[in-house]
Amino acid sequence: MKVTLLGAGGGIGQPLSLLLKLNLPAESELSLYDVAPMTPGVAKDVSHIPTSVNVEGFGGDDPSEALKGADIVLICAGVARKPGMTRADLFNVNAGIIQSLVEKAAQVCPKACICIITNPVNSTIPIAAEVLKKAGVYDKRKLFGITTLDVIRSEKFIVQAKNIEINRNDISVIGGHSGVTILPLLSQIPHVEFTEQELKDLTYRIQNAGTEVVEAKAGAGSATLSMAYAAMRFAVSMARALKGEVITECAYIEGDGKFARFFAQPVRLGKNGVEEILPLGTLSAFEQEALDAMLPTLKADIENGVKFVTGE
Ligand SMILES: NC(=O)C1=CN([C@@H]2O[C@H](COP(=O)(O)OP(=O)(O)OC[C@H]3O[C@@H](n4cnc5c(N)ncnc54)[C@H](O)[C@@H]3O)[C@@H](O)[C@H]2O)C=CC1
Ligand SMILES: O=C([O-])CC(=O)C(=O)O
Repeated sequence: MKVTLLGAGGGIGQPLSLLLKLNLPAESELSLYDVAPMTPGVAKDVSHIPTSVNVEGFGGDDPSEALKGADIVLICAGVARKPGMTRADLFNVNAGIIQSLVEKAAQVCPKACICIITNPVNSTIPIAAEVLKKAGVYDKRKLFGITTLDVIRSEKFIVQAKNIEINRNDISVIGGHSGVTILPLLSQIPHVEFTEQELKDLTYRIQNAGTEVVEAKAGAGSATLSMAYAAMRFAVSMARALKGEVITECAYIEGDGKFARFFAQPVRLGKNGVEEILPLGTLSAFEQEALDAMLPTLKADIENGVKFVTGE
C-alpha cells in the first residue's frame, strides 16, 4: 500500500505525516511531497520513528517521483483562510494548484484513489473530476473530498453538550464543506433527544467551527491539527478498504446526483473505492429545510469548479 501526501510541508501536512507514520497499515509506503525544499527533511524526521511504515520525501516543482505507484493520493497543498475570508475566497489560488497536481496524478498513478483536503472542497473536487475526465481516467468511485473534520467536530460537540457516548458511525454529515452546505443529521443519533434550540445551536456551531478556529488563530491559518487527525482517520479507512475491509465513512463524492452532482454522504468503502452509497435515512423537518436551502449554494460552488476546467 503506497500513500502519497501532496502538501506535506504545511500546517496540516506535517502533523498528518506524523499520524500516517504511526497509523497506516504495517509495511505501507508513505511518500511526502511539497514544493517546499525542506520536505525531504520532514520525511527524514518522521522516518526515525520505529514503525514499519517506510517514508520518502520530495521537494521542488515536480511531484512525479512521489506519485509513482501510489494507491492513495492525499492532497492538502494550497493556501488557508485568514479572518474575514470565506473558503470560496481561496478558489483563485487553490483551483490552479489542484488542477496541476491532479493532472500529474492522472499521468503517473491513474488508478489511485484521490482524496482532497484543499479548500474550497465544494469546488476543488469538481475541478479534480474534470481534470481526470479530460485525461480519460476518471473513475468516480475513486475521488473524494475529505469531510471527516465535520464528522469529528459533530461527535465532539454532541458528546460535550449531552454527556453521552456515541459510535463514530452514528453521525452523518451531508451536503458539502462550507457554511450552510454542512448539514449534520442530528435527529438520527440514537438514544438522545435535542430541544429545537439545541438542534439549531449545535448545527450552527458545526457549520461554523472552521471559522471558530480561523478567528482564534488570529491570522496564522485555519484548523491543522484536528484536520490532520480527521484526514488520518479517513486515509486509514481508505487503506484498509483497499486491502479488502468494508468500512463506512462520510465523504464528498460524485454519487447518484439526486441532490447535486457532488454531495457529502455516508458511503461504504471497499477494494474499488466507493462500493455503495448508503441511504440518508429519514430527515427531520428542520434538516429537510436546511437541505433544500443549501442546494443553490452547493450547485453554484460545483459549477465554478467545473467551469474552471472546461470553460463552460
Ligand atoms: N477539508 C477540510 O476540512 C479542511 C481543509 N483545509 C484546507 O487545507 C489546505 C491546506 O491548509 P494548511 O496546511 O493549513 O496550509 P499551509 O499553508 O500551512 O500549507 C500548505 C502547503 O501547501 C504547499 N503547496 C502550495 N502549493 C503547492 C503545490 N503546487 N504542490 C505542493 N505543495 C504545495 C505549501 O508549500 C505549504 O507547505 C487549505 O486550502 C485549507 O483551507 C484546512 C482545514 C480543514
Ligand atoms: O475553515 C477553514 O478554512 C478550514 C476548514 O475547512 C475547516 O476548518 O473546516
